[in-house]
Amino acid sequence: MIIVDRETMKNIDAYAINELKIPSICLVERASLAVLNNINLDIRNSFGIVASVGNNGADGMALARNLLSIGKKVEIYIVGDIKKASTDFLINFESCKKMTDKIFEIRTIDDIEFFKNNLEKINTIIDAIFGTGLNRTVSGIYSYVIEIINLSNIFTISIDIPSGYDCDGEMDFGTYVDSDFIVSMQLMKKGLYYDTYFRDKIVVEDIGIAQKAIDKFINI
Ligand SMILES: NC(=O)C1=CN([C@@H]2O[C@H](COP(=O)(O)OP(=O)(O)OC[C@H]3O[C@@H](n4cnc5c(N)ncnc54)[C@H](OP(=O)(O)O)[C@@H]3O)[C@@H](O)[C@H]2O)[C@@H](O)CC1
Ligand SMILES: [K+]
Repeated sequence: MIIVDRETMKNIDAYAINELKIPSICLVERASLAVLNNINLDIRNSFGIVASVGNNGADGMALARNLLSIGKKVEIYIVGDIKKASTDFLINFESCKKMTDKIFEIRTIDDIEFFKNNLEKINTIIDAIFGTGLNRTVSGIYSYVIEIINLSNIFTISIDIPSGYDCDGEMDFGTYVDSDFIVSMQLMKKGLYYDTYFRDKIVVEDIGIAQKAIDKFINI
């Protein structure tokens, strides 16, 4: 099994997109379907998608769109400034806005209270806040949201990496999502593999990043 650190994963992602011209929106779509295919849709019918506005959030918006398309109950909670959203986030966010009005921004303590109360009506949380882009301590509204997720005891699936957890397993960024299940994209992340708590809760899914991009940065 190939195990990568954060820098290597980001280099592979960038090479696939910028050099091999693999459209990043295709990778985002494959990532969303990788998560969808790991959800037992017979028992999971109501979802809280909790997303920030980078490409981890983009994966979350694509998943929200796919869940809405099959008629699942979906509520979307955005934590972060939509004005700073990535292109891939906005592409799927635009569709989600056409498919549901249950989209809420979490910015204030009142929003946190609203988020906490609304969680009582769903049975699955999708954690799409941070992935390999996490680069500093989790604070403020982000840490409140993660604490609410962890206190909720609702089954939580993290996209790529538990939000707040250091991809390399070296830094303590304050708080992170206590994921029940993690669907990690393309390659096993070093921090998760060497953490016995998370290692048995993770699946790694191919999302279409070419072997040529992986071989360029992995010396086997
Ligand atoms: N195209 C691709 O590469 C693909 C990526 N994929 C998916 O995207 C994920 C990587 O996406 P990403 O690089 O956009 O970063 P992400 O983890 O969404 O973070 C968002 C932003 O948050 C910020 N931030 C950081 N720390 C923070 C903090 N403590 N508190 C507050 N803000 C903080 C920081 O922005 P800054 O504030 O530094 O400008 C960061 O950019 C990857 O895990 C996978 O799921 C796959 O779909 C495959 C294709
Ligand atoms: K995540």
